[in-house]
Amino acid sequence: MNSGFCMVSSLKHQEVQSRFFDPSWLQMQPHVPMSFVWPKECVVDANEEFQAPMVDLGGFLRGDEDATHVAVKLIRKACSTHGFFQVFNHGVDPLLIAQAYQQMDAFFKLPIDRKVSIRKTPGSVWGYSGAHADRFSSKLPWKETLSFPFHDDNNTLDPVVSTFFNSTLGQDFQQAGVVFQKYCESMKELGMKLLELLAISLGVDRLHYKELFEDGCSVMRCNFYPSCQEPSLALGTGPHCDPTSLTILHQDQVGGLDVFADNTWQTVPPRARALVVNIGDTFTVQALSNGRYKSCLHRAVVNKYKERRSLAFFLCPKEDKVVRAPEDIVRRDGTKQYPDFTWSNLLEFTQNYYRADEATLHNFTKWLLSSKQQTL
Ligand SMILES: C=C1C[C@]23C[C@H]1CC[C@H]2[C@]1(C)CCC[C@@](C)(C(=O)O)[C@H]1[C@@H]3C(=O)O
Ligand SMILES: O=C(O)CCC(=O)C(=O)O
Ligand SMILES: [Fe+2]
Repeated sequence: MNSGFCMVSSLKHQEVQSRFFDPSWLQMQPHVPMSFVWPKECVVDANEEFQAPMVDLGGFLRGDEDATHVAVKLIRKACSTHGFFQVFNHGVDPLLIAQAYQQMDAFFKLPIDRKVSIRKTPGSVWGYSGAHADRFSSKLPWKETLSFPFHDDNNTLDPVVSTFFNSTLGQDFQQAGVVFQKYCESMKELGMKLLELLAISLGVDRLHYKELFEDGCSVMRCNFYPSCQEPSLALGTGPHCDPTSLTILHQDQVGGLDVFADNTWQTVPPRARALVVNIGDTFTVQALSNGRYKSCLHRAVVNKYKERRSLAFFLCPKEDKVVRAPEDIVRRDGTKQYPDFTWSNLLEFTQNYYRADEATLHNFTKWLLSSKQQTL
């Protein structure tokens, strides 16, 4: 990844500006460039607050059965209607969250050529991306992202996230590696507990999803949304359902996450102590639950005066394990909603053939059935 650095530093500043998303330059322009303008129906304002169910995880994490029952009921209801809820008393240290923000701020403040030096390579999810301008030419998101992999490993001396930071950004970001390693470990632990609650809520064995996810490689993404001179034209993240399994998101105090529920855009007010959880598009609970649980259409809007940040942890299953609804759920439902697939099939689809949106799952199913001659 480091090899890109020399190449980019030899680019003229103007070339960098035209080929990459350079917020400091873009923000000085009187208008947002056309490539950042989204269709009107995508940017229509949210006009109410989303009443995301607040799930207290404290009792469940301590093993209290009554509290677990209450949490399960709330989650079942949320996932059957829109697939979105918030958790508190989740066990993630607030100091760790604050440190993660500090470290991401330090990264996004770097000069553009240093960020671009660790940009994503084609087909890969890992690295820096400015507005995804390397992949798309219209409806560009007004954001910069830094994505890196997380999986459990036994290499305690050189764990995966620390290795990512050391090998891409070097000594200056050694501490970022330490902080994000811990952050991802906490997210994974919480994600596995949430999968237990989801399993109970679907009436399958509590540990049903454990095996599929234990060795999975998840995606950690830091989102930085610069302030935008024309926020009614642009979007930070366009309307989409996450193609992954379970997303655990922390948003800063600015606000900007909107959910499409009851046929209207609704805003999710920031709560410093809460984490926002949503079911990923099929993958997997939706697919594994045979379409019973909904993945939720959402987006991130931008702000005229304030920059905004969020930390998204996308829990993913093991790449080559087949994703399919539990037999007993299919039997009970009478039909199978989705063909068998692997996470690497869906990842390949979103990175090479299709930009994740509200119809990813539908189009992925069509693609899979035609390209791989699969049957349901
Ligand atoms: C597998 C992935 C594709 C995206 C990054 C990870 C997890 C979530 C996906 C994404 C964030 C959903 C919104 C649209 C997207 C294009 C984005 O705006 O970043 C998606 C990611 C991507 O393809 O890079
Ligand atoms: O930044 C946010 O609030 C949401 C981002 C998001 O939906 C995503 O990265 O998938
Ligand atoms: Fe999302």
